[in-house]
Amino acid sequence: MAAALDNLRGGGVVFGPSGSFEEEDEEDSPAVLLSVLVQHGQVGLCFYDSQDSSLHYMPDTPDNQELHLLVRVIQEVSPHVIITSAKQERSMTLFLQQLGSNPHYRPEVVTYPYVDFGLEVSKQRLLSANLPFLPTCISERDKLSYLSSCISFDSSLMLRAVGALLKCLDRRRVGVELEDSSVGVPILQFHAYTLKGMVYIDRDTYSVLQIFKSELHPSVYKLHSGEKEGLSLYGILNRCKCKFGSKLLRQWFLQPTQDLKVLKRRQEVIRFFTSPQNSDSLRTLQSSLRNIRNIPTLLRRMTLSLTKVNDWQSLYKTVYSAVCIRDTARHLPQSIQLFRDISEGFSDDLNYITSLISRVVDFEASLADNRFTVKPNVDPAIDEKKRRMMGLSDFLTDVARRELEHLDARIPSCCVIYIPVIGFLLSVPRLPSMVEKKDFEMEGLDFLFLSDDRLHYRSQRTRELNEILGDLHCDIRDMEMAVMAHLQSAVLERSDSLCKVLDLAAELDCLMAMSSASQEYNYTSPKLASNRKITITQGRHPLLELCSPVFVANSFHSSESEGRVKIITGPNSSGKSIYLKQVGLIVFMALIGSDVPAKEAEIGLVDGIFTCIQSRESVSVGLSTFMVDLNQMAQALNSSTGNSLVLIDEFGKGTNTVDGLSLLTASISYWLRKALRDVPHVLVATNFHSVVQLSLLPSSALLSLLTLETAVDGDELVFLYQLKEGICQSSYAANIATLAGLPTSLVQRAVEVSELYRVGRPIKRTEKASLEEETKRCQFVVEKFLSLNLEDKDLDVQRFLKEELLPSAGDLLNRS
Ligand SMILES: Nc1ncnc2c1ncn2[C@@H]1O[C@H](COP(=O)(O)OP(=O)(O)OP(=O)(O)O)[C@@H](O)[C@H]1O
Repeated sequence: MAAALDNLRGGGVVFGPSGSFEEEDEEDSPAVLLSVLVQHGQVGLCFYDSQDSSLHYMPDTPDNQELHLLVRVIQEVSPHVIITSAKQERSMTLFLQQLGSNPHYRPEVVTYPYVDFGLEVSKQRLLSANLPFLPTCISERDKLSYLSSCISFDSSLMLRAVGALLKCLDRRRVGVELEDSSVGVPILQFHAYTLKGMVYIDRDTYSVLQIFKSELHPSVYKLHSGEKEGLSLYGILNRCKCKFGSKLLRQWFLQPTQDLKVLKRRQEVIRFFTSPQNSDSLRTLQSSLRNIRNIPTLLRRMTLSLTKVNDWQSLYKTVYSAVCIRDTARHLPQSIQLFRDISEGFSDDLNYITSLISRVVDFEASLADNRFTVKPNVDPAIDEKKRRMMGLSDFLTDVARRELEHLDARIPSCCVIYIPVIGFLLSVPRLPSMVEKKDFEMEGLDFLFLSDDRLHYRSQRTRELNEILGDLHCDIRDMEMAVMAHLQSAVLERSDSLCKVLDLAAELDCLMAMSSASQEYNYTSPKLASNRKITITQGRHPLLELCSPVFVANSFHSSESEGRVKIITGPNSSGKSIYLKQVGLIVFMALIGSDVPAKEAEIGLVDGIFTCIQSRESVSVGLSTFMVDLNQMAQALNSSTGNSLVLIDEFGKGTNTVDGLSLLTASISYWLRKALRDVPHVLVATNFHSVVQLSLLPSSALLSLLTLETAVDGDELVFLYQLKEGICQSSYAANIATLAGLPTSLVQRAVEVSELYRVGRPIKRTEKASLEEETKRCQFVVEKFLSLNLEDKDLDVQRFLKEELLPSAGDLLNRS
C-alpha cells in the first residue's frame, strides 16, 4: 500500500492542514471532496466535484486489508478533502497514516463523529439537500422515490458516506460562499462511479442472474451466519481448496474487469489446466493448497506472542506446502506469468522457515504437553536442565531414604516430590492419630498443606535442594519460551514472503477451481477483445443446463452489422428470460476471466451490465414493484454507454397494458435514436407483442426481432426453445394455461372473451347454474318423459314438447 500511496500526486489545489488554500492564484479552482466509510472489508464512498456540482457515488464494494481499491479511487479522483469517521477500522487507520507520510499528496483529512454517518441522518440530509432539478412543491415521499432512481439505496455504507459529505459541503458552503445562508450547496446531478477498467453491476443484477444466492440454512440456529450459498454461479465455480481462494474468487466476482492484461493472465492459466495432460499437476497443486492456512492471523498472533502449538503446526504445514507448490510450479511452463511469479516469488525464505521450525519445534512433545517444546540439540542449557529433570526421580528416592532416618519412628515411609513453582517437598502419609492441625506439627519440618491424605512439609534438606537445583520446571519453560520468541521474530522478519505466498496461492486456487469447472461442464475459452461486438455461438445457461435433462443452446450476435437492439417475443415459458440471463451470465463470466458455456465466444469487453428484470421489492425505501422496475430502467437509460449490456425482461407489466407498452416503446426508441457509437447491446424480452406487431418502433438497422420456436401438436403447445428471427404471432396463453392445469371450461371461456374483445363484439356475462341444479333439472325432464304413456290417445305430445321439454332443454343448451 505504501508504494501505491507514494504514487499519489494531488492535481490542482493542495489544501493545507488548516483547510486554507496554499496557492493563492488558484482560488477558484474546483474542489473534490470525498467521503469514505470502510467496514467489514467493504468500502462505500462518494465524492462531490464542485466544478460541475455533481455527486458521484460508488456502490459498496469489497476491498482487501490494504484497501487497494480505495487507493485506486484516490489515485483516479485525487480528492482535496477526505471525510471519514472518527471511529475507524484498523485498515483505514493505517491507510490514513500512510497517506499522511506522502510528501507529494496531502489532502485534508476531516473526521466526523460516527453518528454523522448514521443511515437515517444521511437519508434526511439527502432529502433536505439543494437539488435544483426537483420541483419545489414535491412531497417528501415522492422525493425519496425519485432519489432512489438517482442513487443506489441498497448500498448502506455509501449512503452513510453521503450523509457526512453533505454535512461537510454544508459547513464549508462549497461554491456558495457568497450566497445567502439559506442557499444550500447545489447538487446538479448524480453519477454512478466505477473505477476505470471496472465493470458496473448492481446488486439486483447479481441477484437476478443468480451470480450469488444465499439461502438460509435449515439449521440456522446452529450456524453463525445461518447462510449458505444456494444454486448460483459462484456456487458452481467455487471449487477452491483453501479459504483464501474462495475469498479471492468472491472478490473477482464482485469486481469484474475490462483490464485485458488481468483477464489474459487468468485465461492462460485456465487454458493450461483444462488441458487433460496437465491434470496430474492440477491434482498435486490442489492437494498442497489444502494445507495453506490463514497466514495473516498466524502472523498477528505471533506479533502478540499468542502463538499456540496448533499455530506452529499450521504455519509449518503452510510453508512446507508453499515450498511444494513452488517446486511444482518451477516444472511448469515459465511462459505463463503466474507460474513464473510463483517460481520467483516463493523465495528461499520459505525453505529457511520450514527447516528452522522442523529443527526447533518438537511437535510430538508439544502436543503431548500442550505447550511449545524445543527439540534436543537446540540449546545445550535446556538439554542440561532436562537431563537433570529426568535423573531427578532416582536422586529424590535417595534423598527420601535419608530423610526417613530423621523422622518420627511412627512414620512408616516418606518421599520427596517436586511441584513446579512451589519446589521440592517432603511428603508423608497421614497417621490415624493425626486429626487436628496441631497434630501435623513435626519437629524440624514446616507444614505446608494436606492433600490426598498426605502431609507436605518443607525440610532443611528440601530447602537446600531448592537452592541447588532451582525451579527446574519453570526454568526450562522460560528458556523454551525464549527460544520461541526468537523463532517468532525469525518468522516475522520474513512475513513479506509469507504474505506473497498467500496472494499467489489464492490466485492459483481460484484459477484451478475455474479450470475444474470448465472441464467438468465443457466450457470454452472466450476470445476477449476491446471492440464493441459480442458473438456467442451455441451459448448455454450455466445453471439451467445442470438442472435440465435437455438444454437447447442458442447463439447471440450483437454488433453494428448484426443489430445491437434485439426484441424477443414468444409465448410464456418459451425460454425468453433464460436466454436473456444466459447472455448476461456468459458476458459476466468472460469479465472475470472464466471460460464460458458456449461452443465459441468472442466478447467485446463491456463497461457495465444493466438489468431490468423483476427481482424483489425494495424494502429499504418502500417502493412498489413497478417503481423498482422504473428505477432500474432509469439507471439503464441514464448510465449505460455504447459499451454496456442492457437486459430488459417483461418491463411494464406492473401497470396498465397501454401505459406499460408506451414506456417500453419509448425506452427502446430512445436507444435506437442515439448516435451509433452510443447504442448499448440491448436485449428486450416482452409479452407486449404489439411493440413489434403494430410497428411502434422507429425503423433502424440496429434493431432485430427474435422469437423462440414452438410447435402446436393438436391442442398441445410444444416448446422447442430454439431462437429464430421473427415475431411471435400468438401468446398461446390458452394452451399454456391448460398445460398449467387450469380447468378446461375456464380456459374456454377466456378464449371466447379474448376473441370477442379482439373483434370488438360485446361480451355478455354468463350466469351458470350450479352443477347440482342442472342435474336436478335434467332428472326432472327425464322422469317426466319416462312417465308419459305413449299409448294414451289423449296424450298431447306436441304440448309436452313445446311447453315442458323444450324450455328446459333450451335453458340447458343456453347455459352449456
Ligand atoms: N434453452 C432451453 N433449453 C431447455 N429448457 C429451457 C430452455 N429455455 C427455457 N427452458 C425451460 O423453460 C422454462 C421457462 O423459461 P423462461 O422462464 O425463460 O420462459 P419465458 O419465456 O421467460 O416465460 P415468461 O414469459 O412467462 O416469463 C425454464 O424454466 C426452463 O425449464
